[in-house]
Amino acid sequence: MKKHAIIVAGGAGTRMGATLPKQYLSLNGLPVLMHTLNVFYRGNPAINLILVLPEKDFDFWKELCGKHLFSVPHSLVKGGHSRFQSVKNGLEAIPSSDGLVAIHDGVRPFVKEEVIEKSYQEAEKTGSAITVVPLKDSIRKVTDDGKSFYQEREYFRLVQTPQTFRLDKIKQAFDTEERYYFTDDATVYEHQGWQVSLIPGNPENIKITTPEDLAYAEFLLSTREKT
Ligand SMILES: Nc1ccn([C@@H]2O[C@H](COP(=O)(O)OP(=O)(O)OP(=O)(O)O)[C@@H](O)[C@H]2O)c(=O)n1
Ligand SMILES: C[C@](O)(CO)[C@H](O)COP(=O)(O)O
Repeated sequence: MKKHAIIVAGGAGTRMGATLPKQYLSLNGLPVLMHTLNVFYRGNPAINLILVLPEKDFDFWKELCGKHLFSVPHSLVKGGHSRFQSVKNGLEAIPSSDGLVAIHDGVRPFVKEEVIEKSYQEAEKTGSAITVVPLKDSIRKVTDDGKSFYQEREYFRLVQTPQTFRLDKIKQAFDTEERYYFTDDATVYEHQGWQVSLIPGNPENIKITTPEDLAYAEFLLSTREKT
């Protein structure tokens, strides 16, 4: 089946508080987004890569590509006002409903090539593949009145991307009004009444969200270079 990937990077990065949106910040001399696109391309150069960016940044991105001699083939699609709208725009840019699509946060540059490949395999079999990792810390549920309660962590998972789907199903799922609980693509899919399949992600596949994450990302890259 034809494989597509939508890399969403249409956000403003407000929690990072930097002058540039976090997807363009430098990690070891290369913008975060280029690291992410490189992983997909290295894993399988035949994947049709669609990069979703704020439309106002298209020229800036092209300049960055020139500056870094970045030649991974990809097409640009304009972002929306929310992650949901950005993904929807990415899906509309794929004319066919046959095939598979991995939806991935541009700010998760540490996804492993084998995780991406396994997500396509699972989505081909069952319709969906959501990457998750188990919790390492204990968790507590806090309530509005200031109390907190033990929770059994075995019953919880942290949700990452890629979230990979059969195109016909995810296009149908996104043909709906946005809801407040659509925090990722799995929630949109299951709104149809369909169960998602979970597969193991890789724990270092963090979402770069705040300045500490960027520092940790630099550290991860430096340890990789030494091995
Ligand atoms: N309108 C939006 C909002 C988010 N995203 C993308 O969705 C991913 C996960 O979102 P998040 O980490 O929340 O990014 P931002 O929205 O940029 O961050 P913040 O909430 O701190 O502003 C990011 O790659 C982000 O660029 C997007 O494509 N379009
Ligand atoms: C899609 C996601 O990265 C899965 O963990 C996450 O839900 C995005 O959340 P955010 O509110 O955009 O940070």
